Amino acid sequence: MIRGLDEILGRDNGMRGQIVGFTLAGILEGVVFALMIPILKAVVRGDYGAAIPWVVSAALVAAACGAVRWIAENRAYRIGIERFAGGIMHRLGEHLVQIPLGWFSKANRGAFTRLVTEGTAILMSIPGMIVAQLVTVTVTPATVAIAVLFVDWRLSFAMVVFVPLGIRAYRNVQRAVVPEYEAIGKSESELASRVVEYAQAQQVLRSAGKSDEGWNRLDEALVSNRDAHLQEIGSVDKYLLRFMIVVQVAFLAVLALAALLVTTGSIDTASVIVVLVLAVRFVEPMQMLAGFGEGISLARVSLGSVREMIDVPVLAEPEVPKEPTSYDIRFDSVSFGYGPDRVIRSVSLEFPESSVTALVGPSGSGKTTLVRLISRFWDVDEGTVSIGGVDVRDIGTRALMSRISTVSQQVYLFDGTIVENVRLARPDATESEVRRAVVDSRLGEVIDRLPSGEETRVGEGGSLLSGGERQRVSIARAFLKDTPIVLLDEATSALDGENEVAITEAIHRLARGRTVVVIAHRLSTIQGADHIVFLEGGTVEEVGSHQDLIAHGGKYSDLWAERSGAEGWRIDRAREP
Ligand SMILES: Nc1ncnc2c1ncn2[C@@H]1O[C@H](COP(=O)(O)OP(=O)(O)OP(=O)(O)O)[C@@H](O)[C@H]1O
Repeated sequence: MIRGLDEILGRDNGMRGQIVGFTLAGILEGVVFALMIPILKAVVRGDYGAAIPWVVSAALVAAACGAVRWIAENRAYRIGIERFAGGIMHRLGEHLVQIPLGWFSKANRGAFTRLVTEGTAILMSIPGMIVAQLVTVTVTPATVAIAVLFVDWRLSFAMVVFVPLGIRAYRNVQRAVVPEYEAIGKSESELASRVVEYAQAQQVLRSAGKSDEGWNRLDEALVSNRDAHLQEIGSVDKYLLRFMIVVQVAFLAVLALAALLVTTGSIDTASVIVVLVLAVRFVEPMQMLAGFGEGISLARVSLGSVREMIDVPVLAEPEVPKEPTSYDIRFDSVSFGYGPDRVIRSVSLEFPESSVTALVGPSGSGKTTLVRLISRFWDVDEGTVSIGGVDVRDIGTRALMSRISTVSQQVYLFDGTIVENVRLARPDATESEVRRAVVDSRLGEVIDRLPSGEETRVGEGGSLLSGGERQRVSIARAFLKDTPIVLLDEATSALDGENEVAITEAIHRLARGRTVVVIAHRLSTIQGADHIVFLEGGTVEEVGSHQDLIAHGGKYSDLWAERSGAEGWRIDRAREP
């Protein structure tokens, strides 16, 4: 655990100081017990006067022990908050902003949420509770065993001889418990995601009359979480039992040996009483170890999760970033897969500067992946994606992000006002720039309709706005950011007539003079694009203008016929309104 902490926080993490402090307290506690020897011996002899100096010494050492423990506990509280919870989260935060955006899948977000909520409390308890417990269960019995050595070496030996067995039995408990806690952790992350999903999907589920189906998914997660807990109890209990048996056998062995020594006259009764009192203090902390073990294992699992996240490779940053001077986007023989299977295969494409390219193709053909490779959600496995002739990996993440706006309906809105949400795209923008973006995106019309106008809060995740209204906020952000490249994921869900007109008009205005790549679902957008790329199975099947591709009579033409027939679309717009 210490090595793990050193790796995450560096050697100067305060743990060593804590160990020294609690060890000192443990030794002093042991000395108090050792002082019981002359006290008890004097009391058994009936010589109370002889006991007094020892009682005073024991009281002084006990006071010193209390003071050292108090200092160590206070320090533990401070470093628990600042260095452990704060330091580890800070380190994680620094790391997470450098890893590919693609890492933030639902499962990883669940694991991260769990680590920040539950894990923080566990990590905070490491320098206090966990170190104190570890020291208590090692130092106190060791000092007791040394003290008994002064009474009778054979009894001390009987205590110590069981220690290796106890350590072995305890290691088995730990070995069994860690994977079980990891499994519980995974099932709890899954459960957390399912609970959120269930709450968010209520409207869809109810309107589709599928509330049971939604509950079933949550129920499955609950059942597997319960199973994980039962499995943990089942597989750990037998090791815990063995550990407890070793501890009890050690105690009984000391008792039996003491009885034997007394009956053979090798030791006096006073010494036996002393040893038995001390033997209880020897065994007690070890018994407590079984209970402490849970905290120690949980801390190990939490540290393991931190380690796992810190080990996610960061996006490589160029030593000397290059600046693109033009904004055409090229894919040269690009291949990419989320796992071993490629979902983009040898794609070579050009998205000319200041033009609109529509990506179309069946679901799962790779449209979203292709667009995300432009903004380095992930790095390609083979080939290059370049902007203005510069490989995106040579531009540097911050510079790359400053040149790209992403517009989508799945935009996340914070629970502030609409204007605050727009400003997020460029916090240093002036009032008039924000207003201009609001007008250009036709978001002003939405604000005018809201009960408190500009002051209306949008709710968590923008829940008080419709999908079309959220999309307008996303467009306003793009206007404010004013980037040369716009990546647009058109909503698949139907928009009402008013939103459709307003959004189409705003997007056309946004597209002027920029390089736009749009994952197009609306036939009007597809037809109005300068270029159309038809993807299937991660490869480019057809490229051309709408007229060329219709004339070609290939897959695009079939898709067009199918969709325009099915949806009864009237194609009546050109790019400019
Ligand atoms: N994060 C991910 N992890 C693993 N596989 C993924 C991930 N995202 C997408 N895929 C897979 O990659 C392939 C391409 O998906 P992609 O989302 O790019 O297609 P798409 O054409 O945008 O589909 P749609 O139109 O349905 O959104 C699919 O087989 C999909 O299952």
